[in-house]
Amino acid sequence: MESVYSTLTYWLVNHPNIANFTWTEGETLGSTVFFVSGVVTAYLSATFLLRHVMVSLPSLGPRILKPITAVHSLILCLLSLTMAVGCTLSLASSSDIVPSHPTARFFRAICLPMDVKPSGPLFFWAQVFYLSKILEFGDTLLIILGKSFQRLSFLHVYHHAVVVIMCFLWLRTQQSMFPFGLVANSTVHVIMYGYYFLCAVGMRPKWKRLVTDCQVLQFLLSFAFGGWMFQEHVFGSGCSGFWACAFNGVFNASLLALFFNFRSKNYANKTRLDTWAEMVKDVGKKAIRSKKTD
Ligand SMILES: CC(C)(COP(=O)(O)OP(=O)(O)OC[C@H]1O[C@@H](n2cnc3c(N)ncnc32)[C@H](O)[C@@H]1OP(=O)(O)O)[C@@H](O)C(=O)NCCC(=O)NCCSC(=O)CC(=O)O
Repeated sequence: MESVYSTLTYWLVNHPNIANFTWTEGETLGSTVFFVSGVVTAYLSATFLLRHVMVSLPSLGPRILKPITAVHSLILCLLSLTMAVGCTLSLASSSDIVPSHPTARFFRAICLPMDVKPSGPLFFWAQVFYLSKILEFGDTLLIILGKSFQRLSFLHVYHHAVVVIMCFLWLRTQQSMFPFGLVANSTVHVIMYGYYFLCAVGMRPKWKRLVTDCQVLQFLLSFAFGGWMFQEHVFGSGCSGFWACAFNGVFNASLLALFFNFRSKNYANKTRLDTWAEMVKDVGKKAIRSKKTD
């Protein structure tokens, strides 16, 4: 166990490329306002144009689309896992935190000191997370190519566009709360892309609602910890990137409202008991079927 921990810590925290990483505006990949505005504009224009072009074209059949979707979702699932573990280990091994302070490492995930420099493992993972959000544009492309236009919702396009701006601000303003946001969102995305992967390989899981509940939970937790950060910023020693945190808070609030709407439309008449009953029924049916074939 000890050797797994030290191997992971070397490759995800102490490797020279990670430990010596520095985010420099204009030098690091994607680090300019021009880049982020260009990427978001290109995403929105391409989505709008392709959506209209595809109406008159045939959809790519499931034979082509499903394997591509499966590979795309699997890559994002594994990348999310790597980012969640990498960022957690980076927090756990921050050498500048006094080890005797029990909550100090957790506190670092919520409030970064005012003079923090955008360098080291935490900022390395923020940069990977930022670039991964551009990779997530593939979700939209797959939806459009498959002509599943009902899934091209406002929630989907709004989330994919604004999340890139949010991540850029994390880096540019050395925003407090980003380590928490990164670990929470990557963990949720392990489950979400795991769900999408299973759907793409034809094994539609029964726990779709759990995925949505985890997404809602991450936003609720961000408000709870945001309150803590706010009081530390106002009454304590201050937290870096406070105004970007406010932007992040408004974005999270809008997503929370959209997710409550999604929840009420998708799971309206189903109680948790109904979902469990369906799962048990399904397992029963499978058992009977396999007995018959024996
Ligand atoms: C359970 C959810 C994750 C997804 O709900 P949906 O109603 O979209 O899910 P669904 O049951 O229709 O999904 C199954 C279908 O998605 C296809 N699919 C597979 N991989 C995919 C991918 N990477 N991107 C988009 N679609 C994909 C499958 O092949 C399958 O198609 P077929 O049906 O043909 O077999 C939900 O909680 C949710 O997030 N809904 C909002 C929609 C959305 O775009 N979410 C992601 C961005 S928001 C986000 O990510 C917030 C966050 O940060 O947490």
